[in-house]
Amino acid sequence: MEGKETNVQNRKHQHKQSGPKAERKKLRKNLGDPAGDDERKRNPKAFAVQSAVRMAKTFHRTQDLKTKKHHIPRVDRTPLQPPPIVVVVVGPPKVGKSTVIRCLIKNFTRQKLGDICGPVTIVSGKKQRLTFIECSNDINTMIDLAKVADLVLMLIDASFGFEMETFEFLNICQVHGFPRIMGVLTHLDSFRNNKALRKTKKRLKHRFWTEVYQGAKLFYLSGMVYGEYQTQEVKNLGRFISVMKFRPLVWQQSHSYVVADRMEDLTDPDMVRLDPKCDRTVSLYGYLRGTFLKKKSQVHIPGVGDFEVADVSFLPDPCALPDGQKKRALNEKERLLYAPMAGVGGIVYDKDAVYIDFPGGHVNQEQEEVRPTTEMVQSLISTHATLDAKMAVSRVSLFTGTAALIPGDVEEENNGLTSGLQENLFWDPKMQRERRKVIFAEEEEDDDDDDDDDDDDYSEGGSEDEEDEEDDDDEEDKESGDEEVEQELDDDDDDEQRIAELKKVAKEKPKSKGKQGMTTTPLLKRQKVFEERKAEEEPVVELPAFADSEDELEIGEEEGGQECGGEDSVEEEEEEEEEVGGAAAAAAWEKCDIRPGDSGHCLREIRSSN
Ligand SMILES: Nc1nc2c(ncn2[C@@H]2O[C@H](COP(=O)(O)OP(=O)(O)OP(=O)(O)O)[C@@H](O)[C@H]2O)c(=O)[nH]1
Repeated sequence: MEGKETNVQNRKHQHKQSGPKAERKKLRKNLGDPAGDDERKRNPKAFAVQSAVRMAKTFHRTQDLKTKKHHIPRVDRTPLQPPPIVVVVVGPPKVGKSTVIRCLIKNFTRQKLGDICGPVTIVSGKKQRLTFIECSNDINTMIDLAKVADLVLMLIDASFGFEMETFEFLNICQVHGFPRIMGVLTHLDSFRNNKALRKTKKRLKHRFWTEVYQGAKLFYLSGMVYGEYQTQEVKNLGRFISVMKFRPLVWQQSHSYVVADRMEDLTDPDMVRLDPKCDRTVSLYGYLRGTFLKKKSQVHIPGVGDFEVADVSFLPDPCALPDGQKKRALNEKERLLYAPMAGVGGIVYDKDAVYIDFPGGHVNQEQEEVRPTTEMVQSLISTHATLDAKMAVSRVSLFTGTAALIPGDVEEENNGLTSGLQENLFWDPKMQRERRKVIFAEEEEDDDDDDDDDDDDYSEGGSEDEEDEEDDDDEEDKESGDEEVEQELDDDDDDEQRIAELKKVAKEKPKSKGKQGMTTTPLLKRQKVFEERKAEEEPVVELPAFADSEDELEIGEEEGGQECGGEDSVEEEEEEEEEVGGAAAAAAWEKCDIRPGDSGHCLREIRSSN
């Protein structure tokens, strides 16, 4: 049986000796293959230059794309076995940072991690390790992490929009030379209809591109299943991270630095007991990056100060890459996870000791039964929110019956970091915290454009849009009606009738404000209500009377005509998005690697190095 199989495999291809195909082949051979060899000769018209202008345009475009990919050559000093890539996960509170890290860790190592505490290092591939760090909503943490980040996963709550934290981090990044930045949209499941979802995705994508660079990668995490993001989406995200190429940043290459993932206090406990403020001896563990670190060199520990290194020593790699040349994918044993601050593993081997981690639960239990005198200390220990956080959510009303003052109102103007942006404070009843929404001057215009696109699509009856429109409920129709009104009002018209209407609306305004000023807005509708509130602030915007006027329809049509080119580009973008979503796509993206923004980054880097 086996012999037969091998015979079948080894049998040569038999060329046909007879029949019409064989005869044609013979004839072609004799005539010297006039057709197959050179298609251009056989059908010269098909390959002729149809338009010189068009050809010139195509040529220029190709050259443009090629030059965009060129970078200033730079020496890559990373060793053959590089340290793990630092992936910093940034975003406003409760956006899903821990969940994303947890899902990515599960995707790469098949292990589940509870709390994300400190840096988590994993072996993600045959030659690659990743260190995930969650960036809390604190400016100092942001500054520290922006210095060491290789890749930033920027999480954005799509149901709410951009928050101030995102822009604070982006501004800090600019100082140190931009790391690679990838946007991730979460909370997309809170959109009930497709049209609103599509519009939000588009708006956020364009804003993200404006802030980072045109074509920056934006990932969509469309919803959660049992408290985790969808496996396929996480897989794609992981794949994109692992095929990503990193350009060495000047700041990082010219400094030696250690992202400490473990810390031990080696001071004699007796000394600490006698003098709690005595000088301590602390050993920090982590991968050394950048250049060499010498003994006795000066180091800066963020938040602590400048110190001299007493000793530097090599330790066995706690999260080693697989040995030798591996041809196949990693097996389960090789997918290591190292997170000492999260207490993974329990036992940690050191140069001169072995540490066993006990869960702290039993210690607390003992203390809970202690006398009431320790109650105050207990309450301090068990406090979950910091004083800053508590202050941020506190409100003060100066006089009875007046509106409460929010701390953000006072601090807002002092914030120099994001001076170009306006922020609006929202009280989120679901999350019980203040949210700082970013307001863009052009956003309203953009929205109008989007509306035009959608309206045009609808009138043209594009198949995809038609399907989506069917899903839309009456409520949405109302919304689009409101948006039309906003559009119309952008136009400066001195029509007397309008002025009369304006006056009417101005009289009615206080009533509507009373209704919409409520802070307890359902989460799903926050975006919409926000737009409505914005509309309120401008008296001209509140003109429902013109929704059906003929002028407006004409304007709409004209704009629709102008937008034709724009539509094409939108389609292109949508195609781009569709490409994202598979291993092959990830590889292709890596090859393309168009980073127009990088040229800007280089400049920044050069400037910073100077
Ligand atoms: N519906 C929905 N819920 C989400 C999504 N992403 C995160 N959540 C929920 O939001 C909550 C907060 O998620 P976390 O991962 O803890 O967010 P975080 O950013 O780490 O929060 P902090 O560490 O407090 O800043 C969790 O209950 C998640 O289940 C999403 O895309 N859709």
